[in-house]
Amino acid sequence: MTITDLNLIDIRRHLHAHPELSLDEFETQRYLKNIVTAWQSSWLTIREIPALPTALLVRLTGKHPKRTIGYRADIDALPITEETGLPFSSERAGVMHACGHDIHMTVALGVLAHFAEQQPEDNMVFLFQPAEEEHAGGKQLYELGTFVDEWRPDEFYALHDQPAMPAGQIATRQGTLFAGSAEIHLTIKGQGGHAAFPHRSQDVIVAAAAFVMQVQTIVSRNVDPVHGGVVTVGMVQAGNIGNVIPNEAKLAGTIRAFDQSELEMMQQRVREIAQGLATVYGVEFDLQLEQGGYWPVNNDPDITREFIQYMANDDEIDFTTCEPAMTGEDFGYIINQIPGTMFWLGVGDVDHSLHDSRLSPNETAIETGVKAIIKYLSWRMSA
Ligand SMILES: CC(=O)N[C@@H](CCC[C@H](N)C(=O)O)C(=O)O
Repeated sequence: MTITDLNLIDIRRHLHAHPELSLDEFETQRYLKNIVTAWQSSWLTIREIPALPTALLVRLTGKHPKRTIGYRADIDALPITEETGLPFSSERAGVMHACGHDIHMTVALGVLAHFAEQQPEDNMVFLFQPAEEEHAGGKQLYELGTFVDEWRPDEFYALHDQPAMPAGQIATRQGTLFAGSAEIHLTIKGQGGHAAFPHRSQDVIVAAAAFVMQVQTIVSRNVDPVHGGVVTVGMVQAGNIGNVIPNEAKLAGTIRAFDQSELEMMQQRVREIAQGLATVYGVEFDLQLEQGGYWPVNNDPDITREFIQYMANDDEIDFTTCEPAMTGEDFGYIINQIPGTMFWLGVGDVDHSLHDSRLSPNETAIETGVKAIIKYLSWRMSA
């Protein structure tokens, strides 16, 4: 497919129909690589990372480079069964692009195609990043030394789609855009047995229920109410039948705060509650808390000021400033190392939030988003 033949809607629909979970994005990576490889652009270089084989980087050498601009799109999907009824619905049972990363990849390809055809002033590095939803692919890539020498951007940009905003609208803010987040993974083990003889068992379900309720007090009793925070347990698995006390319960969840030190305090409280409940219920708690993959997304003041000024003053761009959100993003880790700006791109599906099995972004946002980003980056590179 040449750049002129590029049909972004077809590409988005293909990506949407073929979602892959975090670290399993092999077909997605190959699909993106094949598209970019077919382009005849003498200033374009493709790079793969053997230690994280589903990552793809593309570098464009600028005409008169003053800096290297980074642009990142995440590529993984979620373990959700799609219920949109769209003709290009997920063909993979139980896996769905319910966070809009198909939109992110398509917009990034549109921007990349433009600069692959019209050589940019500055150097550019495009990152198609695996494992945003889980396993902090951004942090992994950073720690693998991916962003060094000519592959180190001076400034980094990324977007996230936002169904609550009109299609094509762009929004961001100075300071923190997204919360820091950390996953909770808990296995509770105890002596199972007959439901009629609970006194001869240690009931992991009662311990799990107590854990779910107790951790809610972290936000209400430990977090400064003015700051806010979230503790959500999104997965509880235990037992197969109503008259057996099982041996094991598994739980997973997420903790969120706008400040990294507050997030760490919340993790400590989860540890303390788990230790206390293990004693109270006489069961074993194996608690795994994720360490530092999803830092708060703190937008760089200077780059974000330029971004906001440009976007707000261009009559063809629908831009607004916004409040921070409790969504997490491993781009927060990257822009803690390399300054940058993250922003929302509205995809106009007010009835369905991110991670909803019925989420159906309005595809007109793709072209509008591509145009706005190309305009901003071209202006940025001319300055
Ligand atoms: C934008 C978005 O929805 N991001 C995810 C990131 C997940 C981070 C991590 N796996 C966690 O669960 O804490 C989100 O759930 O906000």
